[in-house]
Amino acid sequence: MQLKQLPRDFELARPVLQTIERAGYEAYFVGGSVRDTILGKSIHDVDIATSAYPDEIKHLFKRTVDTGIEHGTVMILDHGTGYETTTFRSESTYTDFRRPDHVTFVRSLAEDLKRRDFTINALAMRENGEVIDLFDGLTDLKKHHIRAVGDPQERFHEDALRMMRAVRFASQLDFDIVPATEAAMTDHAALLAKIAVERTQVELLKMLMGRTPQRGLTVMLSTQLWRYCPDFAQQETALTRLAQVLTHGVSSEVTAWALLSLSFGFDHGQTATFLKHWKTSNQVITDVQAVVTAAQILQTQDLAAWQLYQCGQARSLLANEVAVILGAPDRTTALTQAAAALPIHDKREVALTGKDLMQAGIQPGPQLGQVLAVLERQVVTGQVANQKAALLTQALTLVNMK
Ligand SMILES: Nc1ccn([C@@H]2O[C@H](COP(=O)(O)OP(=O)(O)OP(=O)(O)O)[C@@H](O)[C@H]2O)c(=O)n1
Ligand SMILES: [Mg+2]
Repeated sequence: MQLKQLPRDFELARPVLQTIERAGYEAYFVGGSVRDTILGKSIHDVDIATSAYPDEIKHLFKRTVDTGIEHGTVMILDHGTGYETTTFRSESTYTDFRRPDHVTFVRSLAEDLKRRDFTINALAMRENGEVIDLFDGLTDLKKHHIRAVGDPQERFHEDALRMMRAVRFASQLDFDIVPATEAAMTDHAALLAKIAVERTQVELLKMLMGRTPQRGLTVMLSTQLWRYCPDFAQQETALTRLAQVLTHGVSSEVTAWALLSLSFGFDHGQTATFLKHWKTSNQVITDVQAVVTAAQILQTQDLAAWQLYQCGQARSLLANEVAVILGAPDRTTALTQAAAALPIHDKREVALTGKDLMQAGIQPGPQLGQVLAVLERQVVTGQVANQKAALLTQALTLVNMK
């Protein structure tokens, strides 16, 4: 196959490949960018594979960065763009099921391609657009098949993360995993427990945000991969239900986690524990907790002003997304209107400060904070106008009542 019109990112990278080739080495575009270009999708980064060794690459280019030199990867900087350039490798023993014990650099493209995960990811392309297809990846792309390169048992034994990658590509591309590859995933599912949770997380999220997460979840269930994901063990029923209702990808990481947490019936504390096991950031934990709380309410009713204010408009829309997936009516319009109608959106917008209260003779201390908190809530719920005079009167009433 010969691609005539190359996307701009490839055109820009051509001189880099040409430089390597002029020095007598081979260089190819490889990986997802080749796959996605043939599928007519946009690409996000261009990876290069070469017969040149890292030191040889560093001699050829003025500006390089050792991004993963022990694995043979050097980043070539060219006109403000970085190109990850990796020496052809044949990876041998993998005693830990995740990283080869050592990498062996080789000069042969075929050696490099045959240790890659799936045929659709084992395509290489010359700088002139000629596609090298040693494993019938083009046929699999056409048939929408995910097939391990060579012996699937070996591929998953080498790197157990590839099972989650299969699940992720099934969802992103809306492709079928071929039976022999899926069978090998079932055989090796337990090895997923050996993989760093951060890496599994990336694939899980890409799967849930992909085109057909239903497919991904269905394969996770049939191959038993779900059992080896943190805190999924008791959730077969919930996951089975999700595999039925999740007809399109979720819009964000926070939505994905909130959907899982709510489906699993986790409370505030359990949600935090769950996300800690998956090693998400604290910001994600806070956001997911707020979204779960709001989504729970949205399953049966609109958010009250105070609930909406606390959640914030952006997160309340994510909560609506979660509730809709779980069968609730879409409340986007009501939420947007209600958010626009809130008298304030942030504590700092309250038209009376602690300083104002002290000037009015209220002593600093816990009571002052309590008064401000009550005023904030009363402003949000419309019980008092957000005007200094009105708030001051209200504050004094509150204090005198105590
Ligand atoms: N566990 C892995 C990870 C990657 N690869 C190979 O390395 C390439 C690049 O990996 P990566 O960027 O992680 O995935 P992509 O297929 O490029 O997908 P994406 O578009 O999401 O980057 C893959 O295409 C595949 O050939 C592999 O064989 N086994
Ligand atoms: Mg990639």
